[in-house]
Amino acid sequence: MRFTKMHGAGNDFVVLDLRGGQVAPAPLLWQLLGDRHRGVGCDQILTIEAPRDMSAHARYAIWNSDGSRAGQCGNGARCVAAWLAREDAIDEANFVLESPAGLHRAERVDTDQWRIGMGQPRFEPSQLPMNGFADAADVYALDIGGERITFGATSMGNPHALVMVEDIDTAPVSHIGPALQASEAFPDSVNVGFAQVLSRDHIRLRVFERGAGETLACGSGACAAAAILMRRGDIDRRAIVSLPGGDLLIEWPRDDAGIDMTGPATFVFDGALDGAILGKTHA
Ligand SMILES: N[C@@H](CCC[C@H](N)C(=O)O)C(=O)O
Repeated sequence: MRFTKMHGAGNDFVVLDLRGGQVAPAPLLWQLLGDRHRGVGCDQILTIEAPRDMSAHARYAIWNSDGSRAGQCGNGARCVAAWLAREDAIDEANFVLESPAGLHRAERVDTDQWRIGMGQPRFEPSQLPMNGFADAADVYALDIGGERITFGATSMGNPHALVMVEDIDTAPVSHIGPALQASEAFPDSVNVGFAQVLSRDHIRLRVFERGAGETLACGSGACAAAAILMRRGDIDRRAIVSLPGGDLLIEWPRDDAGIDMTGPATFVFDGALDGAILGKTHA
């Protein structure tokens, strides 16, 4: 089975083309591919599948390295766009991708830079889902292990919480990230972002991802963080989000518009899985 290793600002992926129907999706296979010692190693596996909506060129599904399924992946969307542009005869002027979260316009803005229409953020707590809060708010609070944690929250097709910090380098990512994920408030767990505002058009962000731990970048997390801060009026509607693995440009002209995310998509190598290993993943 052939695969492509890619990354988007350091968030790394194994891309698999399942359009031939030769490999059945199997959580054991995703775990093996994600394993950095026994497999290829990645944060997420992206499977390319036939579209259900015929206006899309292809559909992609997202699997975290722990085998869990996700509803969106911003960095992955750019890598899927670049992969399809390399493999297929794409009409780049009219290039639409389908994800579990819906349809996404994909546009190449430079050799390895892609802009993706990420859709509208959803702030209603039921959309994440997030229990215990009826209405959308700018700030929520939870008591976790005797500690009061305040955060913003939104869905980009997958759930995100955002904690504001003074200094991103000392943010309690590995402590508060898992604590919020384990809270009963998030029945489907949550991706937890930590943001430091540097100026009205520049923030720093680290994300403790659901199913993958802290990653070098999270595209949907960057959209979520920017949307939460833009909606509060804390930053401008066009802002750079600096993640440990690189920068993303996030643009959200108004509350009822979709978010555009621009950033890199990088090919690392192509490979093939050993047949014997593949057999073990269907045990
Ligand atoms: N790294 C991704 C998000 C991947 C899915 C996430 N861990 C989840 O479970 O929702 C991105 O770039 O958006």
